[in-house]
Amino acid sequence: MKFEVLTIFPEIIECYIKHGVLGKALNKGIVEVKVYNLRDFTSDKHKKVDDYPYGGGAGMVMQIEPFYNAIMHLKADEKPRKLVLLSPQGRKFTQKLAQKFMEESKAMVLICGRYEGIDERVKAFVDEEVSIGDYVLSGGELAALVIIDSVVRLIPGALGDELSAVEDSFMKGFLDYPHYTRPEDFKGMKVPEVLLSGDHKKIALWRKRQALKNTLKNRPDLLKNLSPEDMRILKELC
Ligand SMILES: Oc1ccccc1-c1ccno1
Repeated sequence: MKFEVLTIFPEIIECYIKHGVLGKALNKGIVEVKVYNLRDFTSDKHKKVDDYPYGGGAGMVMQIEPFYNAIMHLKADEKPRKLVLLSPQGRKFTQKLAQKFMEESKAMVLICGRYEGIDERVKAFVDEEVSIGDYVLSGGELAALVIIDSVVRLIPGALGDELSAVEDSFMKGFLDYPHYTRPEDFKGMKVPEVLLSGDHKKIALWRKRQALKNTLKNRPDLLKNLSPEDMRILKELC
């Protein structure tokens, strides 16, 4: 899978992708990330990317020309790609959308705006407008990294332990269970006995109960389409 990122701060993207799961996936050749500086697609000596808003108002607006020039440059190879604009006004990014992007797109262009927004006419050249949540960021770069990270984790072979991709919360429709590792007793805070029992059936049931308990407490909105067994466990918790 290939990601092409349009930004005025390439270093934000380049620094993050060297580490962790993304770094391993890049080294394995499972994913490719190319970052383009929008300033390289300007036509003035000052590499200007923003201007004052028509109609007045505070702040600056990013101009359409650098985005248009960059998008036309990418499209010159005539290869299919999904163009995604990161924006607070976009549709909400979820694990399901990450799965859809991974399954449907061989290449994605992630378009990062900054300042008070970008010229509305840029949207005529994109396929989707996506938000990672109900808050305002300084720019789209963090949102682009969230999308890259969550999509890459779903690519078969990207992770060392395939199971952790499947078990990641939200894929099953509820939050994750608690995790513990050594030491067994930290200042009197002990690991739950069941996890030391070696009884895998009991451990699986304990983890399911804990996951449902966490979900009921923090994200009851996720508790839809439960299996009859999960519903039975949930009813015991209520
Ligand atoms: O707040 C933003 C500013 C620029 C580009 C994207 C965002 C955003 C906020 C939430 N998801 O994306």
